Amino acid sequence: MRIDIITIFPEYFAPLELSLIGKARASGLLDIRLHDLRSWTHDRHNTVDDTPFGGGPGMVMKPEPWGAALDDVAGRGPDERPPRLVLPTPSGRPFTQAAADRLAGEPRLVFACGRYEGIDSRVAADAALRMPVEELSVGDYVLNGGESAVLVMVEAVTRLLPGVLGNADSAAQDSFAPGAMHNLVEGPVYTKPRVWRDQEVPPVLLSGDHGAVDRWRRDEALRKTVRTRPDLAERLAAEGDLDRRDRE
Ligand SMILES: Nc1ccc2ncsc2c1
Repeated sequence: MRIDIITIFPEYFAPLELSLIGKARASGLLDIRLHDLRSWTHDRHNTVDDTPFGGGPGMVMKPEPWGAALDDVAGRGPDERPPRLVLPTPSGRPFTQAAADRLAGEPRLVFACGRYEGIDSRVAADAALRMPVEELSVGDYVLNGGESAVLVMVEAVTRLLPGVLGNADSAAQDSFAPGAMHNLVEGPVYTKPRVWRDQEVPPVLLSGDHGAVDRWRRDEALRKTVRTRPDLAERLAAEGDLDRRDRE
């Protein structure tokens, strides 16, 4: 997979050189390219924003630099598929595990990091003439820009690519993972020592009975989900995956 990220803060993405994503990039499994939006400005101050038409607070990102950047970055050969453009924005559809799974199947993604009050809306409309465009939100809270959201989305997507996680099975056991963990959050986890500050590891985990361990883990995941995510518990109940016993 190739990922292009356009931003006025390329240094924000230094964490993508670390750990499993860094290793995947070094091995050639993953091609992540950073682009400074100001490279597509031509005035002395490398201006990327201006006041909003209609008045109001803050500044809006100008369309010209974005249009030129996307022409270059998202450009493609005549027989190449266009990349999918992802616009991180609080007004977008929720970014969920299902969205991560779907984006992980794309050969190319381009992320456009907005700042200030956002990017001039004509940029997305113009890009949609040449490529699929989707607006995604990582949650209902205030951020200063899209960079943190893109870090979240890139990690959630790229960890699903074959070969990126050391143990392919672990993704399947993650909270929200499709299949057994759909609409479930993970329960408690333990490692050595068996007793720590008078707290013992649940004996079933030491039993060697894998069936009992699997049942215990699912029960604990259900209990945690009911306790911390009643919204997911409702979905589980609606799907018939949650009986009354689990709600206690
Ligand atoms: N403030 C805010 C909230 C969510 C979100 N998702 C992508 S950019 C963004 C910005």
